[in-house]
Amino acid sequence: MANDFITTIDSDDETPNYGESSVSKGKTPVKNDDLDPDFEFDFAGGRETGLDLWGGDEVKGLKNGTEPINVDDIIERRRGKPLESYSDRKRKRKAAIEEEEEQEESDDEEEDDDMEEDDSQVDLSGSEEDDEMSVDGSDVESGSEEEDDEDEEEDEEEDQEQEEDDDDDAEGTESSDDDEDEETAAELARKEAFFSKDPTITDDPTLPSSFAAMNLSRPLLRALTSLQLTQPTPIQARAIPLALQGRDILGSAVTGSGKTAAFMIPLLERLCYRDRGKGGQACRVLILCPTRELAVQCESVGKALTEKGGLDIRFALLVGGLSLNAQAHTLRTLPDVLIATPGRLIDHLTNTPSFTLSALDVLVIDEADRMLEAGFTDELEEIIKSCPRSRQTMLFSATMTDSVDELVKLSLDKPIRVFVDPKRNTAKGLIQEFVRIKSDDTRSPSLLALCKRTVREKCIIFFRSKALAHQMRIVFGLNGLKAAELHGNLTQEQRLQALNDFKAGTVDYLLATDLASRGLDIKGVETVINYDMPGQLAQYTHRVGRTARAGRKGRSISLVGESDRKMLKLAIKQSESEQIRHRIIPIEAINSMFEKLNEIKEEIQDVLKEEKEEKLMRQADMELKKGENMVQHQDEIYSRPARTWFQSEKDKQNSKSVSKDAYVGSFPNSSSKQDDKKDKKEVKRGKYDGLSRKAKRRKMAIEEDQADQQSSKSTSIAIRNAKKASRPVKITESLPKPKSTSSSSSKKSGKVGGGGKKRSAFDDNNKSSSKSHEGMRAKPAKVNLDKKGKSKSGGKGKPAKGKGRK
Ligand SMILES: Nc1ncnc2c1ncn2[C@@H]1O[C@H](COP(=O)(O)OP(=O)(O)OP(=O)(O)O)[C@@H](O)[C@H]1O
Repeated sequence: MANDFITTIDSDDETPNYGESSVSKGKTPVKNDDLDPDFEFDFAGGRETGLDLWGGDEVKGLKNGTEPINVDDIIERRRGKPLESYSDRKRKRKAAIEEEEEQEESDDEEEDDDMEEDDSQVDLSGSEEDDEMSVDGSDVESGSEEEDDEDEEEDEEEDQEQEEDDDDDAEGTESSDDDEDEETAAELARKEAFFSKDPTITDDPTLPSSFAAMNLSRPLLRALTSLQLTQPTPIQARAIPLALQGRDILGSAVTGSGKTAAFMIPLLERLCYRDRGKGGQACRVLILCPTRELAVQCESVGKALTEKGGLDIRFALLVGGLSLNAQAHTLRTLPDVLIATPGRLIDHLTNTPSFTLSALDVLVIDEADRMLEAGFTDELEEIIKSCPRSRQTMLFSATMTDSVDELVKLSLDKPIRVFVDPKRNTAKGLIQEFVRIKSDDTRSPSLLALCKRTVREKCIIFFRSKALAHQMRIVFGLNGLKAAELHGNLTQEQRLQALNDFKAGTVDYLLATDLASRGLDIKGVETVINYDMPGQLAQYTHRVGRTARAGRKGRSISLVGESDRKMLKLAIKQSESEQIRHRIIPIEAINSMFEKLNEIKEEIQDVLKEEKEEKLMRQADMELKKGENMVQHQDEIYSRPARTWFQSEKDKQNSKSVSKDAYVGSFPNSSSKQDDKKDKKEVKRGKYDGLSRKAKRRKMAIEEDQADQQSSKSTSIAIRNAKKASRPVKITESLPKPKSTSSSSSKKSGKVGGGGKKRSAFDDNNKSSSKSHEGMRAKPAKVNLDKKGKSKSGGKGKPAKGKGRK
């Protein structure tokens, strides 16, 4: 079977390590910058911004000296020729045609002058033409494919009419699910009571038609004009005036409708009037994003506006994968705006001396529903507790589910619900095509056939698992299609590089997991392909929302198997009928790809093997280098205090699965696969189950001590190994095997002398600071979500009173 080479997708989930800094209490995280003081992912000052949000600058600053392994290199080595992107091929073809035309012109000129010479010219031009054909044989092929493509499109239109039955079938079931999505009258009444009335709707129906009408300051207006943002989008027209009044907002509008600027503009405006006197400098704004990429993008939007307006506002990016030390250093300078992922922010709140959120004026949580899905509930609670009660809070997302109810109650004070066109979930310019997949074996051949014949460039393809995305990249490479991958198994450098390559058109396809489904704004994405349908409708909405942004047109193509039928119905149900198409891939094209895949089956395995070997070799080098660093910089490493975390690793895992279950449960449409998984999870017994609280605490303390001892042992072993490694090796002696020193040894690096248990130098600080901020914090209304996303804590479903920022 052609699909044999694809690893069975056991772990469907992309579970990116959002809490990158998830460090168990008393342990030091394993990070390169802890071991190598020279290792820096330092953006500071090196990044320019503008409208080009994913410009090369993002990546330039990210070199850590080691080139990541690139499977394209392996494929190129094996094939003996480089992979070219579609746009490169197009460029070449155009250049060749131009050259040919020029040649013809010069031939014509010379024709009149010398008839004898002319004969030789004809020969010459003939041979040149042949050369072009032979050098770029693939171009000629793709040219004909392009024609195929057009024919195919026509065929498909005909096919579409014939196959209307299928669509009808799906639509026929629409009404059956109606009730699931309807809010009950009681729920509506409850929400009504909780939210303040939106004055932009009731009191003054005329919304500002321009930014100038919003009374924004001149520099900001200048910035907007120079970024060609002349007219506010609906969400901006409604949210900005309210945000400028300091109101708490729960904002939702379709993907690509400018929500980032909707919160960024008012907060920059607010910062224009901040106190700049002595002692006035402070971190005043915090924007929380679920992924690092989104945080980088958000920072770029803020910086672009700031720079174009000549505003004196400083930003700090606090995300995992970048240097903790550089971020701590920036925090000491009290930047005005912090853009962070929750994990890294908590790490700094816990471990960076004197860093607090006590002067915060505005808190923004972008993709609020995703935050709960990613298991950040406890982190969010902790962060909200650290913010002053007097702050303004804004939550934004294209998909607001009931799962955000608790977060709303916890963080918003007399909020206004600004939902633009809540009935519409996908952009107007989006055409959604669905391809029926009869058996899973034909999924990969269908995808390849689509990409070879129809979708040649500017396409994001979503997969459920990282392994699948990676393997498909190899398949693409071996088929001459240039692709980059984006998922949580890559280093931050690789992730940004992939985005950059895709944006620059160096690669035609971005093979991604749901890590890339939220918020990313990449201009020019023409097509989004769903290799498989995601588990939740919200995920689908965000995935397809990577195209047809800001009023542009775009297309999504989803491969729908039997198991995806339910999601198909929901997707159709939430869209207008004119947006829906049924696409058919000719069976011959699928069969031909099926055979091709069978032919390269072994080669795929070889590439994977080669990649694995290369990885192992690099790892060995890295271990050696780390060990050497341990020896060389041991004084400095040991003098650093251990980093701490507000939860144990176990607690963190628990809360992650609770929030995930709650999130999944909040969708009536969660796929059965997810339900099965959830059920399986619930059956598992935790190691502390059945213990009394006292016994549990004792057991945890013993485990912590054991881990510390183990860690200390590993440190000594690491040093010993590194010393050994640095000795000259006898020719007959094999190199000492690098043992797994890094993970365990570096965890211990904060403990002096590896002796008894040492508390972090900041433990006391944290305690005292947490006390001193008590008065400013929201009361920790414990978020304890059950499977349906309802709170188990008291006051269930009660309006804001007593639960908000009191
Ligand atoms: N007023 C405006 N006029 C024209 N273009 C705009 C305007 N505001 C924002 N945009 C553009 O719209 C695009 C999408 O914006 P943004 O990323 O903020 O969307 P979003 O609503 O946050 O999407 P998502 O839900 O996917 O996160 C950006 O490229 C941005 O430059």
